[in-house]
Amino acid sequence: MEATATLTLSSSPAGARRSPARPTVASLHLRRVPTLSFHLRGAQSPAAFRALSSPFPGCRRRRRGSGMVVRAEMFGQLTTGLESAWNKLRGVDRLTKENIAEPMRDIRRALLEADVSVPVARSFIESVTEKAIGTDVIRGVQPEQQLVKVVNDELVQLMGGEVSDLVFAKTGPTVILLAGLQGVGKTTVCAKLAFYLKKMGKSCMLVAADVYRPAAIDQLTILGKKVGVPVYSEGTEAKPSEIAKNGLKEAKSKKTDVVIVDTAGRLQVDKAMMNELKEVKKAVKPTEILLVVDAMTGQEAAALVGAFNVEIGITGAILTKLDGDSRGGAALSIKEVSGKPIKFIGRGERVEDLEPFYPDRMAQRILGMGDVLSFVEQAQQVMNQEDAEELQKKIMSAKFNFNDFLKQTKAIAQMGSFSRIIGMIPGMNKVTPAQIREAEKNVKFMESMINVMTADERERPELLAESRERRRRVAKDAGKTEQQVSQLVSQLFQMRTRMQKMMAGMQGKDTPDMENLAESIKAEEQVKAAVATGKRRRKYGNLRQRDLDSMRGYRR
Ligand SMILES: Nc1nc2c(ncn2[C@@H]2O[C@H](COP(=O)(O)OP(=O)(O)OP(=O)(O)O)[C@@H](O)[C@H]2O)c(=O)[nH]1
Repeated sequence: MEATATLTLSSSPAGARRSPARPTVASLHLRRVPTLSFHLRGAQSPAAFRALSSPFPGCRRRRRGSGMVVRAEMFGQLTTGLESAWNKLRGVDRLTKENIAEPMRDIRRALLEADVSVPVARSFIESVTEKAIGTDVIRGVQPEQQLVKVVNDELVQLMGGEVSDLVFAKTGPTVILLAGLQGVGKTTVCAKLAFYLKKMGKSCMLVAADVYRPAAIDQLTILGKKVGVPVYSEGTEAKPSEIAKNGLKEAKSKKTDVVIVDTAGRLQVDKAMMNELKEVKKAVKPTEILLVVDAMTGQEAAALVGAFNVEIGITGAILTKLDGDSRGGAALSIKEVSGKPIKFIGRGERVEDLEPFYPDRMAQRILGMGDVLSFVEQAQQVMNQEDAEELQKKIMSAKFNFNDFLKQTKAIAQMGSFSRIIGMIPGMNKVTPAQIREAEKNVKFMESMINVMTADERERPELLAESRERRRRVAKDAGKTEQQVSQLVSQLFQMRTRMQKMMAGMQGKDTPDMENLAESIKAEEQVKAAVATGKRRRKYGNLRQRDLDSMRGYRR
């Protein structure tokens, strides 16, 4: 989503400084949309440009005409910092300890500027360095793209790897207790969660256990009405643990699925707040205790999650205010520092602005490089060197079997949706889109037959080539005809022959020469003819006897 707005500011540096000092319009919009670009007029001089930029630290700024375009993206500053690391690797042919040292310094700086704590940044850099140096070269992938992939994977790990779903009680209502400091967005999160759960088909009740701020009860009541869920409250006189207990009783009687308890915040962590939370916890035995933290507070938020966990024992965190110019430190550090996952993120003030926290999506947002990542992943699957070497060995020793066959066919089919990769991998541009479309269509068909083969048959295709009984059984189990199974077996041997021929032809060469493919196919036609006429030994002495025999066997 993108919104634009125009701010007209005075062109004098003094005036310019005055205006952004009240970044009202900008901040308002920054909170509402994840990506925003707007045009600031009056940025002619470098001083005015700097002054106008200052309230938007995480934004990309570009001069346009007499003004400046500000583009705000989530974690914009971090993204820009990382970009400078990739740029330093342009032109290198592989990642080494020496050439990644400077990019690593840039990444470290970007993390620290994003308010990631020093120990977290240090261990992140160590782990990225180790993995980047150990990464095999993938043909067609630039080293900087490979580094993006390594950084992405490590970011995902740093943020907890997997998405951490809400846990629901097996019987009775699920109780979610929300805790957090003042103003972090607890009350808003109550409504957002109820809205989210209602969409999942769960019935909800909100419990107003924040008795210190009278307006909190009214706020919750209004929000409850807005999302259409009942709010249980007993005013400001009762004890929070009693309110929570009675609220739960009512929810049980109404067979409500989820009870969300709003508690009071404090300016800072204090004993009274912790004791109160412990009492509420004891009274309602929550399924989830979620600490709401403000993303703007960076590594402090992470430390807070750790402290609450030690004191109360929480199940996760909800990170609010990730819209706008949050620097990213909290999102990156919470899991690492506290051991507890982020379960949801808040990206605005509306009840719709809550979403589950996906570490992989967040990493992609930080890197702003979805395309590069998919490309490297696809290329890795297709061109993984270890796999290729393993495959080469198998082909040369005529052990290429149905498992390899399926892997290869799948890899080619997967590449179909990334046809632009084809042109980028040396040698692969000779494979036409039509061939790939065909492979995509065939892969499912073949898979159904390979899936019903025994492990032995998959490993040793000769068994099927030699036995009509086995081919009939596979056909029956897969719901295919015997002829279709025979065709599949034939295809495997064709592929084996073709690949062997290709490998033999390129011994001593670095890259596979796909031009040989057409020639090999032609040769293979000749093999068939040779099998039929019994001339095989004379003409095709370089092929393995066993293959030719089994091809003949299968024809019987
Ligand atoms: N931009 C933005 N604002 C938010 C978000 N979540 C909450 N807010 C705003 O933050 C302010 C404080 O939110 P509350 O829900 O009242 O915070 P609280 O933690 O309940 O506060 P106390 O009851 O005082 O402890 C409100 O103006 C909310 O609209 C968010 O994800 N993004």
